[in-house]
Amino acid sequence: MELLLPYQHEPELAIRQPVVPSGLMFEELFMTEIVKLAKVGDASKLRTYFITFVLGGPGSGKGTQCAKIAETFGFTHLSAGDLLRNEMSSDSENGVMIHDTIREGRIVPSEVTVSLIHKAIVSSENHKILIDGFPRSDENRIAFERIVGAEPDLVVFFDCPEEEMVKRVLCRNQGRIDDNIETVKKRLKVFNELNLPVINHYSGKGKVHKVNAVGTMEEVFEKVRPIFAALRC
Ligand SMILES: Nc1ncnc2c1ncn2[C@@H]1O[C@H](COP(=O)(O)OP(=O)(O)OP(=O)(O)O)[C@@H](O)[C@H]1O
Ligand SMILES: O=c1ccn([C@@H]2O[C@H](COP(=O)(O)O)[C@@H](O)[C@H]2O)c(=O)[nH]1
Ligand SMILES: [Mg+2]
Repeated sequence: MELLLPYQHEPELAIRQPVVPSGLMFEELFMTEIVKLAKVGDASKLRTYFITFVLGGPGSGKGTQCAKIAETFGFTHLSAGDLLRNEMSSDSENGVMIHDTIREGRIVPSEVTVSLIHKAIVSSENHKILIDGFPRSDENRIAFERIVGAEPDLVVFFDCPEEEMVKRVLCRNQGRIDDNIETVKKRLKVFNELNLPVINHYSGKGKVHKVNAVGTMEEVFEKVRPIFAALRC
């Protein structure tokens, strides 16, 4: 049984919230249902997504591990930071605002980020989605849940000491405007004050897998592997 909600922001999208009857398989119960329809009632175009949020402080290794998860377990990797950086470079009306916000280590307004993520999800051919570095705040989280109409199925949190995160960011050498000690300090503050509450929120719902991010990239991935190997999605 399912409940079709009215259109929210984008006319071509409708969101289906599952009303779960008893007797469903485990994976059916816990799969996020975001449904793309050509028009209301076109049940032939239903799509069901499995959404994982990948969180952790700056330099904790989210992007590195997402690349490995995507390759090994067939997920599509959507980095919120990369989506914003692409938008920044595309002459969009929000380009200057995004540039200044990233340089200051602050959080881009939710409607901008959620819109980019939402478009990327529904245009993905793959139903298994990793969202790297989002939500950054409770406000981001609430905007995602409202606009996309779904919660993540799983949250992976890379727990890393600050000293190690700072070292990794300053050694990254990819020319990012926020890879400098002043911005990293601001990003760590934003992470502690705004991002940790998101992790706590989903912990309370039993959705968070905390991974110790210390070790080589391969060692960390061996801690990640069983989480995804156990999924049936
Ligand atoms: N386990 C690890 N050990 C040492 N270096 C690592 C490890 N994982 C990632 N790195 C390196 O640390 C830097 C930051 O990693 P990565 O970009 O994956 O972090 P991130 O969490 O995505 O950071 P950001 O939030 O800033 O995008 C990169 O140069 C990466 O090669
Ligand atoms: O959801 C998001 C994700 C990112 N930002 C801004 O981008 C930078 C860099 O993000 P990374 O995930 O580390 O690549 C981040 O510090 C924010 O300024 C955002 O606002 N919202
Ligand atoms: Mg990253």
